[in-house]
This record gives sequence, C-alpha cells and structure tokens, in this order.
Amino acid sequence: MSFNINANVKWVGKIDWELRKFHGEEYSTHKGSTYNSYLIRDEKTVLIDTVWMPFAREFVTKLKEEIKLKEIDYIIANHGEIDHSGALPELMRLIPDTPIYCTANAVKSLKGQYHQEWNFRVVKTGDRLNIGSKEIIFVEAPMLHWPDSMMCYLTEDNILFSNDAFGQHYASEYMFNDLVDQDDLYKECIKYYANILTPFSRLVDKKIKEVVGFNLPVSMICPSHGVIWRDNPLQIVNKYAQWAAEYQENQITILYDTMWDGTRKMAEAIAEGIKLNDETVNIKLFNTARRDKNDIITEVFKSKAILVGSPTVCKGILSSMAGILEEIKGLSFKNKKAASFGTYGWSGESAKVLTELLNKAGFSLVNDGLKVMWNPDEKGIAECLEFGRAFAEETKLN
Ligand SMILES: Cc1cc2nc3c(=O)[nH]c(=O)nc-3n(C[C@H](O)[C@H](O)[C@H](O)COP(=O)(O)O)c2cc1C
Repeated sequence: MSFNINANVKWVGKIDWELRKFHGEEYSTHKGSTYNSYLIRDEKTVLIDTVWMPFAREFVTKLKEEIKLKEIDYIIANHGEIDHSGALPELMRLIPDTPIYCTANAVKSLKGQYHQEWNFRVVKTGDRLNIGSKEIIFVEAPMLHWPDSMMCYLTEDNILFSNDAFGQHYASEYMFNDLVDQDDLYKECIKYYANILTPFSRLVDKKIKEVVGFNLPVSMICPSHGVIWRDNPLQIVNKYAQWAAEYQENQITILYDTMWDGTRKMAEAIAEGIKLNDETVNIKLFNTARRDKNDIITEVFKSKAILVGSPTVCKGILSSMAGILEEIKGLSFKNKKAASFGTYGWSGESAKVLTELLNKAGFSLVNDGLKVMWNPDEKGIAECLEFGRAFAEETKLN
C-alpha cells in the first residue's frame, strides 16, 4: 500500500495491524501501529525514514514498484531506532552510495546497530538541502526521544516530518487525523506521551517554543507512527505544550496488588473515603498484576495524586507493584502527591517500602502510609475511609 499526501509527497510505509507489543514486551499497542516512510519528488527524490526490520524486504519490494531505487537521490534518517531505520541495510545493499542525511548522534546509533560505513552527511539545526523547487530544513530534536532524533521541514508544501514526536501507535486504513475516531486517536497520543516522552517534558516545551519561533507555516505534520495531522495540525502541538507543563486532571489513581483481597478491600474503602470528601474528583482503581502497565502509567500521568498499596510479602512488596514503581520512577513525574497503604500479618514493612519508593520517584508524600493487619475488619475499613477522606482534603486542587 502507498498513498499520496499531496501531489509530490507519498506515504510508502507499513501498517502493522497485528502488533500488540512494542519495544520488546515493554509497550502495549492495543491498536497496532504504522511505520511511516515518505517519498518526496522534486528535481531530486528524497526518502524519509524506512520501516521496522521484519518488514524490510516487503518495504524495498514495494518501493521498487514506486521508483527505480537508483533514482533516490537522498535518504533522510530522522532517528536511528530500528522501527524507522530497520530497512536501511536491505536498501543500502542495493544503493550503497546514496547519501544518508542525519544528525551526528544518528551516525553513532546507526553504526552501532548496523556496523556499516554508509555515506553519512551530518546535518544540524537550520541546515538546508535544496531539492529543486523546494528545500528541506533540518531541526535537531535531541532526547525527543533519543539523542539522535531529528525533524525536517519541507518548504512550499509546509510539511513538518516530526518523526516520533506527535505520533501514536495506531493502525488505521484512514491515515489522516480527521478521518479516524478522535477518542481512539487521543488515547493513543496521550499514552505515547505519558510512557515515552514524560521524562523529556522540559525539552519538549523548549523545542516547541524553538520551532514556533522559526515562524514556518505548517500545513501538515507527518509523524513516523500513526496518522498524518492535516486537519488543524497544530492541535497536537498545543496538546504537547499542555502535557509538557506538568499536566494533571482532577483525578486520583489507586494502584494496588493483593493475594487474598485484603489490600483490595483497603483500596476500595479508601476510594469511598475520597468520594465522601470530594464528589468531583475522578477516582480510578487498578490491580497492577491484572491491568496493562502502559495504560496504568497513562492514568498516573493524568492524575494529580496517586495511592499505591501492597500487602507485606517477605518484608517487602508484591512484584507487580515493584515493577511498575520502577518504571514510574524512570518517568520522573512532576508535581504529583502520593501515599501508600497495605495489609500485613506480622512485621508489616510494605507501606514503608512503598513510601520510600514513591519518595525516590519524586512524588510529594502526604503522610506515612496506612497499614492494616490481616484482612481489614470494621475498624480497619473505618480507618481506610478516614485515610481516603484526609487524602482527598490534602490533594484538593487550589
Ligand atoms: C508468601 C507470603 C509472605 C508473607 N510475608 C510477610 C511478611 O514478611 N511480613 C508480614 O507482615 N506479613 C507477611 N505475609 C502476610 C500478608 O501480608 C498477609 O496475609 C496480608 O493480609 C495479605 O494481604 P492481601 O489479602 O492483600 O493479599 C506474607 C504472606 C504470604 C502469603
């Protein structure tokens, strides 16, 4: 499949309908994904990015149906990660001398993965490549989300090829933003931001300001995954600006794991306590052993505060909770409050362990946590209700 984006730009990527896990098993892709590659025709012909390695053969075969490979004058590698560069080895075997335009860091990441001395042409922000009646302007975007990341802009057509920024893991036969279900689209966008870009929010904010400062008109944004933004393309840039600014909604998310339901009962009673204090707050509960980790992280991203609960197990906490807290720590969430809770049988370390992990992850602790022995009785449930009520009070938005 290929389709025209306009008279001279064609999408030549791959829709991966079946993909359900990405980055190994790290990222769930409930709606599949796409690897977007673009072919620009002017006096010179330019290929922007390729596809993931398993689709390399198919990509090159289909590309040959579009164009004689020797007619590709320039390749642009906006990012060295293999979901975009994975077909380069197959392609470069056939056109080994074609120059590859990329950042200095992309030379390192591409060499690091493919161990090839291709004809690299290093570019920096503001460099221009004349392709006939138009130019391509390069904009480095380090750490959005790798050191090698870059965007490029096609003059006259006013298209920003943004690579991973503004993308989503979303397979659809309707490859334009105005044609797809808007709820589905935004769910995938915010999930991508929450799980991949959160730690780089300051850089996102800086980059948006820098690019806006160039005063380049933008008629379309073509990311490297998911749909092309042609209807009001700046809507996703505005969303990124909001998400980068310590985004939060009036939401409290409760994460827990449990063996014999005691900690679940605590979680539910705490939720009730929150509601008694504040009927407006959106409360969501997740059993971390049973729910998708990336979906949970998206909810944490949206929250003003979180509560995490685990029973004490071998003086520690349950492994699903330990795993997700490790990931949450890496994402460096800002300006969020938290507290912990959990049941125990004799030594009762879990609430303290959770509090320490939350502290290390950068959350502001509202209290020292709540522990309840064995399965909570009436008194234990009353303590949870009060704990929830007080937590709601402490976390009310000003
Ligand atoms: C394998 C195992 C190890 C445990 N280790 C501890 C422990 O080190 N300290 C403690 O206080 N309780 C320990 N407990 C007791 C649990 O914390 C207790 O049964 C708790 O009520 C379980 O909560 P849940 O109903 O949410 O699963 C352990 C229980 C199990 C099954």
